[in-house]
Amino acid sequence: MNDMLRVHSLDAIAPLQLEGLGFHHRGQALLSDLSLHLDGCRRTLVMGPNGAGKSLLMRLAHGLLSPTQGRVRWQGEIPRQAMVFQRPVLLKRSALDNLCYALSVNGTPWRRRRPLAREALERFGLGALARRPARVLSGGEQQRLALARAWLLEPRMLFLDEPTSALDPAAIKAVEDAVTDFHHRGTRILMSTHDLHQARRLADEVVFLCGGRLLEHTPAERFFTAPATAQAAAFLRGELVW
Ligand SMILES: Nc1ncnc2c1ncn2[C@@H]1O[C@H](COP(=O)(O)OP(=O)(O)OP(=O)(O)O)[C@@H](O)[C@H]1O
Repeated sequence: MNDMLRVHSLDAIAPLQLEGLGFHHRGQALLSDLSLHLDGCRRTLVMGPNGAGKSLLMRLAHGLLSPTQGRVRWQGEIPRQAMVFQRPVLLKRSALDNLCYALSVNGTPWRRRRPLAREALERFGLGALARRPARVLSGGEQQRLALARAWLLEPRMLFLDEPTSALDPAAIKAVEDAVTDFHHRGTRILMSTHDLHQARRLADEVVFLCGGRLLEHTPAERFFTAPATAQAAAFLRGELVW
């Protein structure tokens, strides 16, 4: 089967258990006593007002930050992971070379790097931009390149931190389509967004944070129709919450 179309076996992405996570900075609790269990290959959307702790949660879960309390525990073998940020971090080289570099880091033999990288560029609609310096690509193009790089790494767990916040509708759709492709390939998704419509389109379940605390972890339909907390209800009505 074509490598790029390979679907992961749907078994055995180790559950991720966040146990009483806290993140304190200069005496201030930015995230407190957060426990969360993620399993299967669901799409979990993280929502909440500005400063609620969504990015912190993602960075702690992905291991980019260490919690000051509690722990992040994989219940089994730690899966391949990737993270896509609001502002992609790209190397000062061409789009193609950014992808080839990612493949070199993960040990792909050099003969296979270019064909795989080209295929990923095509898949994400960037075939014509292969030689262009990655850092001069538009915001939407850069985000697609970041997704193409994540795609090549074949993560079983993908973290996306507000990946569409600065994009136009067509670019947003491209990112959402990519998220759906990851999902169909058998990747578990944890993604933060401010966009309620986007969350309705993508979420299997919602994690709602407010003031550094997890207030809800709920199937998406229930969250949007009958949120359990007053803060989530107010957030859904578009009111200021903190
Ligand atoms: N590494 C860090 N060190 C100290 N403080 C931090 C760190 N990361 C985030 N913070 C602070 O923690 C709080 C939560 O930040 P975070 O970025 O997680 O919020 P958010 O929910 O993603 O917000 P937004 O919706 O505005 O992106 C903020 O007050 C932020 O300034």
